[in-house]
Amino acid sequence: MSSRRGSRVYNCVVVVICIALFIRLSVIFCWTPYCKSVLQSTLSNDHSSNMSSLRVVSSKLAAQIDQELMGPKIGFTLQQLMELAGLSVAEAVQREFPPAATRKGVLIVAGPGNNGGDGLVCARHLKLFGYDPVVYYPKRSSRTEFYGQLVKQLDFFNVPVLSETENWTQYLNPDRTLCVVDAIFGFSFKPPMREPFAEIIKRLHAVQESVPIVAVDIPTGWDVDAGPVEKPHLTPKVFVSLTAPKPCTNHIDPAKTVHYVGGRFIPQEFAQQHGFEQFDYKGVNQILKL
Ligand SMILES: NC(=O)C1=CN([C@@H]2O[C@H](COP(=O)(O)OP(=O)(O)OC[C@H]3O[C@@H](n4cnc5c(N)ncnc54)[C@H](O)[C@@H]3O)[C@@H](O)[C@H]2O)[C@@H](O)CC1
Ligand SMILES: [K+]
Repeated sequence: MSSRRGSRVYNCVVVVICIALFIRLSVIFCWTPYCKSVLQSTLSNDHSSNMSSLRVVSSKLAAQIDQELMGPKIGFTLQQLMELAGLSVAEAVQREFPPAATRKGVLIVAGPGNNGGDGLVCARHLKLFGYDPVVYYPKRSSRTEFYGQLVKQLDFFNVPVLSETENWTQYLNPDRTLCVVDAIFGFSFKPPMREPFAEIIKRLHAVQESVPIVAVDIPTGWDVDAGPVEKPHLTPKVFVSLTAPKPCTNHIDPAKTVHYVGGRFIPQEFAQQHGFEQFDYKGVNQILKL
């Protein structure tokens, strides 16, 4: 009797040991690689993430790149980067909407920050490319004297710069305007949209099928990481990512939007060090279609 009980206890112990062994082995062979891959993807998401063969940089890495480019070691100035950014957007406009004898209007809507600065530069280059640009610049920042200087340069080139109360909506007319350059907000936009920009976005949204939008770096109202977060949201016909595409570009519908990268101010080695794509710009081009 007692020997039967003993063997039952023995069997139970063996079964428990087998189960424990099975659990341990499955942890080693299944869960460890899974955990490792989750950890790796979390770490890489912090720096860059894969979008098929195209790599996008996180907002955190984009900010770090900015700091390095304009830091003491590399020594770019904001003005230099803005000039190249604006030039690349003008080139994208020229590529997608070449000026015609009867129609060469472009409306540039500029915001108060550096995205707006890119728009002011873009307007000057468009004028040199043979367009009739008009800038709507409702909120002018006095943060740096530089924005004022960009406006003076536009005066010098006879490019109208409209203030908040002027009639800008007359330019939302497909008979005279080839496209609208959205240089309102870039990667520093924080929802919710404040006035007068909420109303401006509503107006642009209403006409975006007939007057196509060219977005500078980030379409206004999109979150740099999460994409279109505001309603209504702009769907640009042309999207020009500056330096490198940010995660919001994962929300681009290729059937509706042509995507370019521009802002050609990074040597290949720098891109490699930071683990993002070394864009293969051709010849003197400032933009590359992705
Ligand atoms: N190295 C780079 O990547 C470069 C970036 N540049 C441009 O700089 C942009 C970023 O510039 P900034 O950091 O000045 O920021 P933004 O130009 O994106 O926006 C900043 C302004 O938006 C306002 N704002 C933010 N959220 C708002 C809301 N909900 N309603 C109303 N106003 C709001 C802020 O008060 C501030 O005046 C980029 O997207 C890019 O276009 C280029 O100029 C130069 C090179
Ligand atoms: K924008």
